[in-house]
Amino acid sequence: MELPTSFKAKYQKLLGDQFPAFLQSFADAPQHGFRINPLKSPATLSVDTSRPIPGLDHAYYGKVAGKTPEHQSGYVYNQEPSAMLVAKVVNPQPGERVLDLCAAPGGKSTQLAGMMQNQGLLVANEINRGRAKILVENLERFGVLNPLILNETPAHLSKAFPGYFDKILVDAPCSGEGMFRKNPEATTYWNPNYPMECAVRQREILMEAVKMLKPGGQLIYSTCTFAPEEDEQIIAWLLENYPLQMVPLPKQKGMSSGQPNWADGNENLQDAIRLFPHLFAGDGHFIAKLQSTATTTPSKIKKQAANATGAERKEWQQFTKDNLLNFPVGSLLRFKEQLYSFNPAIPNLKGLRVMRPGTPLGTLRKKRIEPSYGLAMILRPEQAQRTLAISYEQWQQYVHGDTFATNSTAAKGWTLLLYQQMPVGFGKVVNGTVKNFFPKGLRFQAERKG
Ligand SMILES: C[S@@+](CC[C@H](N)C(=O)[O-])C[C@H]1O[C@@H](n2cnc3c(N)ncnc32)[C@H](O)[C@@H]1O
Repeated sequence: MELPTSFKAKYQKLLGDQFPAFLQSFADAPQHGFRINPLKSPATLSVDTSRPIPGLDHAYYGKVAGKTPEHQSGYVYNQEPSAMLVAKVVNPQPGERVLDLCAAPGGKSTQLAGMMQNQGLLVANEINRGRAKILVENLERFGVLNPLILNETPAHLSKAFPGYFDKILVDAPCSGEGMFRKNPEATTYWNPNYPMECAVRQREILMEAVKMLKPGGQLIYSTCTFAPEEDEQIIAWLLENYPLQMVPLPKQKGMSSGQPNWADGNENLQDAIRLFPHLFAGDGHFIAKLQSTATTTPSKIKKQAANATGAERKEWQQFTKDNLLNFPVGSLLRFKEQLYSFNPAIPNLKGLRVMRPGTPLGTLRKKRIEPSYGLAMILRPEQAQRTLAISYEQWQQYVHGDTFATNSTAAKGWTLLLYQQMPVGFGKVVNGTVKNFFPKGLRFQAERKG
């Protein structure tokens, strides 16, 4: 890979005798990793778990192909190993209110949701509409219960959520130097001013993030760049301008400390983590954790009320009676033609660009409900009245959008399809055939089994 000359000169100066090893690491193949989803019901997975990533739960080196049952059904998520450490630093607890402010495509949001065990509130926001759609798909297949998924600017968001969150992750848009190995074309739009340009945007995002922290809440800032302008200098700026203090982060083998002398000399910057690819088996990353020392009581917000009509609630109750088992009804929200379950702690959604107010349960048709793919993704097999074990070939037909035959003794009605115990979606059994309800926008041609 051809690195820009001024990039090399900059890091030669900053890294001194470590520079040759740093430079050499750009010739190494990028590391791959994946996580197994702790939110899903037990199943036998065809994935290689022989190389666990040290210090992380459910995380392994390697890659799982996208067009496999494990991936489609949300049992696994591919993610670069260094990036997985960010959620570990966030350390969200079940029951907390957590914001992932720059969330797409959803690597960290899905990991945070797994750690929260579907208890509490996860708000995942992405400013870019196209990327927000991918975020929705990833959170949906991961089986996250009642996430609020937004497509907002940080400035607009901070008005809706003043002093609201226990934890806020800002996984900032950055110059991406740490990902050059994975994404070599990023070297072509790098220039010596690029880190400073990114830093301006990072400060704008953080200014809003700080407003949304509860007194005592924690702000986690991460980038995938080596640039001090976007790393230590941003944290130094935060410490100088806001009621925040550093939280020391324990370092595992291969992790480096933040560099005070790359910013204003504040010794507390050492509490941050730097990951250099020549010292750690992963790409370049920077992670810092700050705690709010503010004492002001946040202003009260108006909560979102359930808005499903009596008739809609009844239809849902009938649907659960006919098709589900031990599935709590919860708070219901009608949003366009969909019925959602949602977290009643969320603020009134009026005026916000909402991608998903919670978990989609089903589409309201004339006097009936068509269950959604999102519902299938949060169900455990024992919560469905009818399940059908399907073969790999039937799974291929299902994700391609085809109707397929089943034996004529299969019970009629909405059926949760299982491939090797993994719920993959709903089908409707009618006279020995399974009608396909796999979402049109997600259909794909899977490979033949070798
Ligand atoms: C590093 S990526 C996030 C990766 C994500 N956290 C994950 O783990 O999958 C940064 C994201 O910030 C978004 N972004 C860009 N400008 C932004 C802004 N002004 N405010 C908030 N987010 C922004 C980008 O669209 C991008 O999706």
